[in-house]
Amino acid sequence: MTDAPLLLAVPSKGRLQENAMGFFARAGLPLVQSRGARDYRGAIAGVAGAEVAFLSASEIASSLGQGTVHLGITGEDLLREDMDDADARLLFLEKPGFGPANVVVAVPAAWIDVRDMADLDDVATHLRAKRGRPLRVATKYVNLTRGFFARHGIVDYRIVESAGATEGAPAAGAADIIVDITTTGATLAANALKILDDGIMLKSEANLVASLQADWSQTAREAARTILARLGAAARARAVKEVHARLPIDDGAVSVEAADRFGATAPFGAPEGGLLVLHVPNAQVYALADWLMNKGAEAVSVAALDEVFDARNPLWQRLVARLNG
Ligand SMILES: Nc1ncnc2c1ncn2[C@@H]1O[C@H](COP(=O)(O)OP(=O)(O)OP(=O)(O)O)[C@@H](O)[C@H]1O
Ligand SMILES: O=P(O)(O)OC[C@H]1O[C@H](OP(=O)(O)OP(=O)(O)O)[C@H](O)[C@@H]1O
Ligand SMILES: [Mg+2]
Repeated sequence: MTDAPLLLAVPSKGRLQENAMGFFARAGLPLVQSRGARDYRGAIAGVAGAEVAFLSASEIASSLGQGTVHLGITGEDLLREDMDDADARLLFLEKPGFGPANVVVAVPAAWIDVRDMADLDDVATHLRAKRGRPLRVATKYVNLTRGFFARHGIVDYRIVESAGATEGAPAAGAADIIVDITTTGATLAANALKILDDGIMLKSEANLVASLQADWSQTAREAARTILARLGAAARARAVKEVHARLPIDDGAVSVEAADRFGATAPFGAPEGGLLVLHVPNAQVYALADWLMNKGAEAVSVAALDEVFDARNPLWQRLVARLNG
């Protein structure tokens, strides 16, 4: 089937959903759920050869790992938990900038002498010696926990699989400690738990990911090229401002120096008649403006951009390189 459409997986619920829909819409890729919010298939308005699958964040992770979808947005925590070879199976394309959360090891705040993983190892040894049982860890991040504990030399523990409300497990007597995701820390605090000093297992956020396992038909590739061009254009537009200035002399060296000092690019080439157009990272705008005025510019205009298309389509180039490599 060389004409199978591209499948884009987008969170159907939960905290990532709204942000993900907005992320595509702002890049000129409005997702449409034709039969209302309960329809789990959709389309991208104006993009042929693509379908949208609305799935839970954890289903998106497993679908990307297995290659039943081509592109998707989900949390890195879920991807790393679902497969131990994520970097071989997937291509991480972009971080859209939402869904930050850490996967952490947290213990009862009352354990005042337990500050780090080495102390936790002592607790495990103590429990075995004095109570004849292993340390019990409540989590849904079973694989991440196994890897992290092994790297810290903790071997005598038992995982209590938890599907939800993990933070309540120690108080309920179901476990001694937990591994879970946290953003504000409010849930941990409410359950009298504290994060170990070296207990941050993973700093996660939402990621746009391509599956290298999927069947990349010609139709799917064409759709991906279009989607990634628009996402790349929107991402570039968010990262830079466009700066116009007229300098007293036509001096190609100015763009070179602006690149060195401020990371600016001259997307339309060398200045003509002294008119310089630069794209500069947001954080460097004021420094660049001052510098241009010192070089003799009488006015410097700065504009936000909606889209900056790059004929090289860098996101697509990265994907093609992996698909063909
Ligand atoms: N404070 C947070 N707590 C949990 N997850 C968060 C938080 N902030 C961001 N996330 C991200 O959102 C992902 C999905 O969590 P969310 O709560 O949106 O979905 P869910 O509906 O609970 O999904 P599931 O039913 O599969 O657990 C997390 O795996 C993580 O990547
Ligand atoms: O550090 P905080 O900002 O307090 O956020 C962390 C909490 O949020 C998530 O639960 P969620 O509300 O998604 O419920 P769930 O367990 O049903 O997914 C997560 O599982 C934590 O319990
Ligand atoms: Mg949740």
